[in-house]
Amino acid sequence: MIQVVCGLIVNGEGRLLICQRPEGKAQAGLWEFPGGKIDQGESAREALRRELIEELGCEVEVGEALTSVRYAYDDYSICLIPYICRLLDGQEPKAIEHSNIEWVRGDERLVTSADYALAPADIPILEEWVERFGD
Ligand SMILES: Nc1nc2c([nH]c(=O)n2[C@@H]2O[C@H](COP(=O)(O)OP(=O)(O)OP(=O)(O)O)[C@@H](O)[C@H]2O)c(=O)[nH]1
Repeated sequence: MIQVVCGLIVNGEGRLLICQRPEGKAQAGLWEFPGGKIDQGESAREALRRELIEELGCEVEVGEALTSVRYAYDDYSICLIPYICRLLDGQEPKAIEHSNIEWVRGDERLVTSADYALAPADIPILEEWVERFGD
């Protein structure tokens, strides 16, 4: 079971950042919450701060954890651990490792959106977000 962290980064207007996985990676073309695998000896929160600097070039404050999701892809399984994050002042995410990044409304329409097909493991996380914070 691969441990993966992801960040639900919220901007001042309450929008969520979603990122499109690039060609050549697993689940290419699907949208996800930015993050990645936890390295040995790292805490989940440390891993998330590191991944967000690598992928988006920005610093965040890592806040509350949402419910982790276990998901079995064809050839491996992940445990995806989500955290709500806030950008530190002056930080602007850049698509360093993704093919696109977008600020979107975190609502029920996003769950089934044809424009932003989400990685399947992310759907329960978005559902929890919508239930608790959705507008
Ligand atoms: N980062 C991230 N990965 C996710 C999400 N949902 C999801 O199923 N995954 C899966 O988790 C796995 C690990 O993610 P990753 O490829 O971003 O990890 P990484 O940056 O450490 O990758 P690397 O091994 O290429 O360095 C992938 O199979 C990816 O498809 C998500 O919301 N965020």
